[in-house]
Amino acid sequence: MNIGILTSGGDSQGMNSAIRAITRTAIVKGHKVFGIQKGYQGLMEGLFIPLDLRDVGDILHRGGTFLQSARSLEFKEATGQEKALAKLREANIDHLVVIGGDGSYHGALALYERGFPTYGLPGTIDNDIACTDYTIGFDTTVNLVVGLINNVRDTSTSHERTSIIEVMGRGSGDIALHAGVASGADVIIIPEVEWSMDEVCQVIHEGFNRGKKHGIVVVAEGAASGEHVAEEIERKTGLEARSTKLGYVQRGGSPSAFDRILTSRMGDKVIECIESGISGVAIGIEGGEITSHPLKEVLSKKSTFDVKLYEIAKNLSK
Ligand SMILES: Nc1ncnc2c1ncn2[C@@H]1O[C@H](COP(=O)(O)OP(=O)(O)O)[C@@H](O)[C@H]1O
Ligand SMILES: O=P(O)(O)OC[C@H]1O[C@](O)(COP(=O)(O)O)[C@@H](O)[C@@H]1O
Repeated sequence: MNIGILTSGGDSQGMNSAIRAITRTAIVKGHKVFGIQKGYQGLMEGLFIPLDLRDVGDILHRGGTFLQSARSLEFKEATGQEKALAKLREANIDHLVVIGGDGSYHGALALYERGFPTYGLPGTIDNDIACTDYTIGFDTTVNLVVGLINNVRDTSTSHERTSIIEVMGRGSGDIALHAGVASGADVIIIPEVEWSMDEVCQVIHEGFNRGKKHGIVVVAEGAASGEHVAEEIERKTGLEARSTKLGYVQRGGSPSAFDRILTSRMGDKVIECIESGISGVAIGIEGGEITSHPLKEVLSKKSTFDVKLYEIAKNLSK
């Protein structure tokens, strides 16, 4: 079979590892592989390169995606999708694996509904895709964020300040929640849970009163701006507060061992699906098992939020 691979949407650490896993597993099993550059934009333009075993060497440990990514408005339209299908047929590609977030999954579903066999791998740092406990890059990002919060904590303690760290995640609070728990944050502000500035200030104030030498607040970008939270803490408590927006430093860098192993397993699974004629599916990891579910089902569900972990975070911040 001739298998195309593309990476789309926001890149995430582990995408290269996923491309390597799919390519090598496919070739070992007798298939041909084509890398599609620049996501759906490149698909519409026919930016295809044949991939051999050595072409995916030396990328396992690199962040980003060597196929590059893009966000394309044109592909959202029927004309863009027809253009893409014509390019796939012209190149004799008969299966397409898309590594990306929910937007990319919508694109894969659109092609599938037009009769082309597509498959999704959950490539996003946000961990906001249903039917998978973890998305590709999430673990690496959480580890990176924890390291950066450790650094902020040092200087925060020296000055007896409150530090507000704003992290990515779009509408999801998972990066903030997991990094917040792992770095011992006093407050975690996420879109999934109602919060108030008064409550945040009270927790910070009580912390200093109990003898804490710093305050750490982790804010998900989808819940509030870190800058605004810092201003409000200073205004309402009179305590010094500083905000740090981590931005893109949290989306790059070498993938963690977890993300490398996850993508190696997902690459194996997607080839298994292709060989067994199961298409229109997204690969996930649930309870440690690598699974597949129809793209339509995955897109119709919300990813689950770990309420228990949020409660644990609250208890441990005392
Ligand atoms: N509803 C849709 N139908 C078809 N293609 C879509 C749809 N939504 C997004 N896409 C395509 O997927 C690309 C990536 O989606 P985006 O939401 O930007 O990132 P992510 O996949 O990380 O969520 C978009 O630029 C667009 O080309
Ligand atoms: O790279 P851009 O276009 O600035 O997008 C930033 C967004 O991309 C992400 O890093 C990943 O989001 P997606 O997976 O939905 O693309 C978000 O956390 C962030 O809000």
